[in-house]
Amino acid sequence: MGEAPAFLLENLQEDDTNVFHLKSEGTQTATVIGSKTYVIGWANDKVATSGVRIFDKCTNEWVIPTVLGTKPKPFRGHLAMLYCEDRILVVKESSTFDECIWFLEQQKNFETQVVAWSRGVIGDAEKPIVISGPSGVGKGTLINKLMDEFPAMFGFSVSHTTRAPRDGERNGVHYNFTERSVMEQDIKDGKFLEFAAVHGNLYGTSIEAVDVVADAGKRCILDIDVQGARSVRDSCLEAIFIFVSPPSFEELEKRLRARGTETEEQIQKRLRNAKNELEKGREPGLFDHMLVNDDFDSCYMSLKKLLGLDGAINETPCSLEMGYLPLVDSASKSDEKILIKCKTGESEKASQKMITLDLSSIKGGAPARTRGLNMYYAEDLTPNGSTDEKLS
Ligand SMILES: Nc1ncnc2c1ncn2[C@@H]1O[C@H](COP(=O)(O)OP(=O)(O)OP(=O)(O)O)[C@@H](O)[C@H]1O
Ligand SMILES: Nc1nc2c(ncn2[C@@H]2O[C@H](COP(=O)(O)O)[C@@H](O)[C@H]2O)c(=O)[nH]1
Repeated sequence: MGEAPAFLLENLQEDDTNVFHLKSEGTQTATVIGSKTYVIGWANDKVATSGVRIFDKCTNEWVIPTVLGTKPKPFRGHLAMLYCEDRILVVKESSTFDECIWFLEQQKNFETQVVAWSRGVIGDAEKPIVISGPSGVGKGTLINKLMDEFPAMFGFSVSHTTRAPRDGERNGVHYNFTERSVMEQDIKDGKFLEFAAVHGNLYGTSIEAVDVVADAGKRCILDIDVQGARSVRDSCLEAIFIFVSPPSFEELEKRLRARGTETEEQIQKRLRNAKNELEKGREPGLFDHMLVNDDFDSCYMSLKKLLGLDGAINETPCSLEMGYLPLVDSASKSDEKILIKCKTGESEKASQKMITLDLSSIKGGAPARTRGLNMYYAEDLTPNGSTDEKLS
């Protein structure tokens, strides 16, 4: 908290929607959204280790916000601009393509100031997979088999839960086992993508659980109940939703009992909830795919088929774009396109001086990923120009 530093007062010009320059001192930039100025950067910044602080003109005070999502590693040299009224687009220079585009978004519905980072992903990276269905239907068994067969392709979103660990369950692997009071506080602080009370306990998917998998370049699998699936549907995380049903209610009960992990009372509770879940699973528009887990091998084949893996011989991990954005001179915005002017060396072609960042097809957003970005060399800087050349 305190007064705005001199550089801000000097450099805060009226926002120009088409052209922007580094309004910075050292490696910091200032972007105005309404009455708030978002200062991004780490230079000489002992206070905001997250790299973000906000000056509120109404209160004349500095605020260090709570920062959600995967944060970029501290960087030197970036452009920042307002994009779509409430997102700040940050272009990190001297950086690979998969690391250079970030968005900072204000998170509403919090009593305190909360912002969230979202990494820009070039192209349409594979969507996370949400698998739901009643307890005992075989979700975990299907997921384990998929992860065993394709270990480099899929990663499991490790949920938090307040239930006690079962024999053989490991903290941080099967679940993050936690106290209710701690989890409730984390939910209030906006750390969860979704959460629900299930069979008398609290379960939830933290933003970090999903980010860790994406950071490893893998496709995330979430094993969550129907309430959670609905919350994810309503969130910024674009996913594929799969519902798994049992061949019959009797078979579900048989499997739950045979697993031997619950008391009789807990089994009864899970079976009561199963009726409800089977009903809700049919809700129009919630699930993209329905599977019946009767014969396990057939169900597993159907799962692989809908994920496009039925003909797969070797696993291929999700690819990362390996281009490189050099030092940035300036940038301008035209519709959904950002034209980035780079400082190129003598060895580079003139056409590589201008890079177009196309945001017309972006999906998702903070605190998850912003997918669907496109980057390519702008037109050749010859007198006649030439066609665009894709970067990746
Ligand atoms: N197709 C199948 N036929 C027979 N048994 C099965 C089949 N699929 C899974 N099972 C068995 O059913 C039991 C429950 O499976 P699993 O633990 O995977 O269910 P789940 O849906 O993950 O349950 P929960 O939601 O409680 O975690 C396990 O003992 C598993 O081996
Ligand atoms: N909404 C959420 N539901 C979750 C999450 N993690 C697990 N689950 C669901 O809970 C039940 C019971 O699981 P169990 O391990 O106690 O048998 C099951 O349906 C899971 O799908 C979560 O993060 N969010």
